[in-house]
Amino acid sequence: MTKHETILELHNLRKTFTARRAGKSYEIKAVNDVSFDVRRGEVLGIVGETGCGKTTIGRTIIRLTGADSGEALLNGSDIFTENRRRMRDMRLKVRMVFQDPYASLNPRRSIGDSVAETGDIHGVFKNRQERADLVAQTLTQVGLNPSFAERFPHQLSGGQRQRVGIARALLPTPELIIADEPVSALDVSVQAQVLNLLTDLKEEMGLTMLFISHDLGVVAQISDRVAVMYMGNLVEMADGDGLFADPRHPYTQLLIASVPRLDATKRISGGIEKGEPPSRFTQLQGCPFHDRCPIATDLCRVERPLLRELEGGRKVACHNA
Ligand SMILES: Nc1ncnc2c1ncn2[C@@H]1O[C@H](COP(=O)(O)OP(=O)(O)OP(=O)(O)O)[C@@H](O)[C@H]1O
Repeated sequence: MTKHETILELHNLRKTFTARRAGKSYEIKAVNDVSFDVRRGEVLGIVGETGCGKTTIGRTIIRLTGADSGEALLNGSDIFTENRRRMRDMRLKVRMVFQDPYASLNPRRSIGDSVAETGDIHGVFKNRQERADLVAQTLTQVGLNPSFAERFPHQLSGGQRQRVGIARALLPTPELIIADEPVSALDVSVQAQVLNLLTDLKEEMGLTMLFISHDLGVVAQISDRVAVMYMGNLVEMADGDGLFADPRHPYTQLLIASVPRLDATKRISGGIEKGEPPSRFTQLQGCPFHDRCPIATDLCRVERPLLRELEGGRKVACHNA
């Protein structure tokens, strides 16, 4: 068996926020002891309902948000303890594509300047000609005519702006792209085009991507492996095909059951109450999913199940799976 080359290893990441409600302080465990790895050339999808901690994971990896504890090893070096010079280096290697390309583009900067921005900051262009050539090449890679370099964000459609958002992440070539809900703000037909573009880029450039989305249908289209999050916890991880054909965690089964077009063959017997996740202000004991789970036992109400490995590299955090 070939050993996969790992680009990023996340170990025991924790992040707690303090929030106030009705005059009281509460701790919200946004990310609760999450570990996974990202392999070179793959798209790892992270999926889960809103508030489950997906964005916080992405933001801690690029140090927009500080982690409470844990390690994030990029090619073996811990991002969380890097000095400023090494951090600059990391910012070249790990790049972000955001949900709202309009908000992340400066309205007064031309598209060409926006695409070249990271390269400019890090002084990677030898001269103006090389800069112009690389901007033109990158715009072509994302399916835009090089003449778009002269335009401004307000002259572009939503789909074109997200193509620019992707171009910004591609120049200079990154090792890892973190795409946080990159198609959620787009119309469905445009979503498909942008997903196809990301898939093509992955094939052509061997891109490695952490793809964050609340939409399992979207994650299913693009991901090689999928990590399922629930209330700050990683509850299941498997290759995409295996996960959708045979979901093991009752929460994954619920998610798949709520996407009718996916061909899910396995359903939990007796049905599952869709319901809502408990309030993040409630301190839960045991499995975070136990009060929505039809197969919960007394053990699930008192002991949080740890992620354990089953056959075929699948991991699941459930006492009964
Ligand atoms: N800066 C913050 N201060 C307080 N609480 C926060 C902060 N950022 C996130 N949270 C809380 O942490 C939890 C996880 O949020 P996060 O944005 O990571 O979830 P998500 O799965 O990405 O959801 P969404 O898709 O809605 O962004 C939520 O309960 C959120 O309210």
